[in-house]
Amino acid sequence: MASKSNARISPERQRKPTAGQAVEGNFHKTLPVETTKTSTLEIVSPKKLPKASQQVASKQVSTATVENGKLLNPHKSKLVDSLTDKVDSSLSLDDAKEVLTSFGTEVNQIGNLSGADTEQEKKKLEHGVSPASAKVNNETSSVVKTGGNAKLNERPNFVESGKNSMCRGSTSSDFSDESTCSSFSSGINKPHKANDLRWEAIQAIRAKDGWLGLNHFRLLRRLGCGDIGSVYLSELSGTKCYFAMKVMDKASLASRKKLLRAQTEREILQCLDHPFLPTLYSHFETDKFSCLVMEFCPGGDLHTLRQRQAGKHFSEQAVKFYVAEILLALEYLHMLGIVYRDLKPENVLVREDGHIMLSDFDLSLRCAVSPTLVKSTTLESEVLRKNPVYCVQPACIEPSCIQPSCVAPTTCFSPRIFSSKSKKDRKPKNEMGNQVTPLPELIAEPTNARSMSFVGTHEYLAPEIIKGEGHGSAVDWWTFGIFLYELLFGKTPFKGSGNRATLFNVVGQPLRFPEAPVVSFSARDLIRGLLVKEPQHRLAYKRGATEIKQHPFFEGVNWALIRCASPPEIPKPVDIEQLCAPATSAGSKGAVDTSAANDNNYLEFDFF
Ligand SMILES: Nc1ncnc2c1ncn2[C@@H]1O[C@H](COP(=O)(O)OP(=O)(O)OP(=O)(O)O)[C@@H](O)[C@H]1O
Repeated sequence: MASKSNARISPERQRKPTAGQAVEGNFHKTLPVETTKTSTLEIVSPKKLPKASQQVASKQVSTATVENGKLLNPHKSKLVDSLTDKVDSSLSLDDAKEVLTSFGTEVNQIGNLSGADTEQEKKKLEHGVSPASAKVNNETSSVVKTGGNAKLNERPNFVESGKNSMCRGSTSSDFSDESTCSSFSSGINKPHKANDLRWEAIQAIRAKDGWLGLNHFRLLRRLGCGDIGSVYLSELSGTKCYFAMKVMDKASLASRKKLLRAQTEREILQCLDHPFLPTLYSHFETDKFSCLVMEFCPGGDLHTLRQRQAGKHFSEQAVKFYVAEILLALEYLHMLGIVYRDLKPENVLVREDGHIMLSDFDLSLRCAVSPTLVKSTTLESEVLRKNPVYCVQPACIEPSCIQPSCVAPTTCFSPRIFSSKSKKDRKPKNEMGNQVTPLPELIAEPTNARSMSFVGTHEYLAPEIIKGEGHGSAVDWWTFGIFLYELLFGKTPFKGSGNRATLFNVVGQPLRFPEAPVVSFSARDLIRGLLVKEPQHRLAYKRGATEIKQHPFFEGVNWALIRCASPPEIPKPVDIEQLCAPATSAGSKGAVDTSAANDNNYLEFDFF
């Protein structure tokens, strides 16, 4: 197995191997693979649990469990086969129980629903959806064909993704025609992807063959594997268009009660159209597998990138860039009623152009949200009239307007430059906000969402999750604070000697900053605002991302044009051919994990 210098993490954190990371002792081991007799494609078999975990998992759980660095609560693991049923041995039941009881939580009541609660009500609690929508979801999954064995060269037995219970606004990838929120010409439904060559290549195949399936792809190498599937670098055959394809074994998902988690991830991906979130190009099913075709990020993840920095932390300017992009991604998710819940550097992938992509939605919580306009455009017009501003938001949406700004890419992170007035003529901050233009404030913060699930990664868990108090969107602002801290200081603030100590620290220890590296007052102030233990007093609790955007740490950030800003680091171009050559002769593999090197140049999938 190829070993790289960038792997060195604490076992407690239990980071998983990701693109660009070596698979070494401190990581979760790569899931055991099972090679089918007829195939050269490696497919992940159900994760083998460490012995201790198996014992834990086999108990009749009446307390919270913590697995894979992710905490689970009892009713979730018993009743909701959804977001959180990850299992490993990172924290024993006793650990969790002790932590919880010591903070005054009746362990047996955590996440406990009364006996009268119906299954549907419990699902509603978990997902924030009505029983009716849950039904739609079930129907969606039942659409999947699981007919007889497909033979070589026959049209595979698959269906592309069908109805989507979450569709709103601009939604859906290029899925089946029956989808209520899809279009054959899917770029139309995802306006930001309209000029994407990969869409066009996919559409060309569809037009030619009438369908798109696994047979159209070459699986080149495995990029990594998570709890519900393996991700492969894939080429749409003969097009030189590359994708990351997540392949999930349906039987394995079913036996491990992870079907709903996979469905959650798929449905969320179908709804996304945002520069810092993944594009789902297609979803299809074979008899055995469920496949998601997504954008490929060749730059590895932020955790790996941080290891390569001097002192293992980013400069403040770089941090500002990354967290600003994450903030916009979280804001968009909250507007869709999605609480992300799993922010950590490992889940932030770096695109070819150095911008980021937040990945991994299987632990997300979906809930209803009703956007509220708290500051109308009337005020905006009034301010604009008195204080003319060039390049107001709507005009900037036009490529012609964006283009010149992109030529000077630092624009987004320099002090305001668009205002025509001199500094002394400007309105005070509290009147103008911290924007280039005083944007209307639209708040769609799912603050009232309530989940009792124990999900997350120890060092990133919000106190309300640990205490089992029920949580909503404010957990994302807590994790945002931990994330900011880690990128700046190279470590998380509450890490203890073990997982149990970490949980105690999160709930009971005050926030402290190390003396080095030196970090600005505004950065520390922002972290202080985010890492407030009571969610109601946490920054962004009431008005979401808007509150954070206005913090002085982001002074000068032009939120509308961040995607045009120069990233702190652009990944070296990845030579796909070299990347997929046998490990022995390939030399450097750029940011992509070489551990899955295969003797073949690519993995055939003609067995489907
Ligand atoms: N779009 C992508 N581009 C490049 N690499 C990717 C992409 N998506 C995933 N990966 C790699 O594949 C690995 C597995 O991803 P996946 O989302 O299945 O699981 P995960 O992030 O480890 O978490 P989980 O177990 O919660 O699903 C990631 O760690 C990442 O390195």
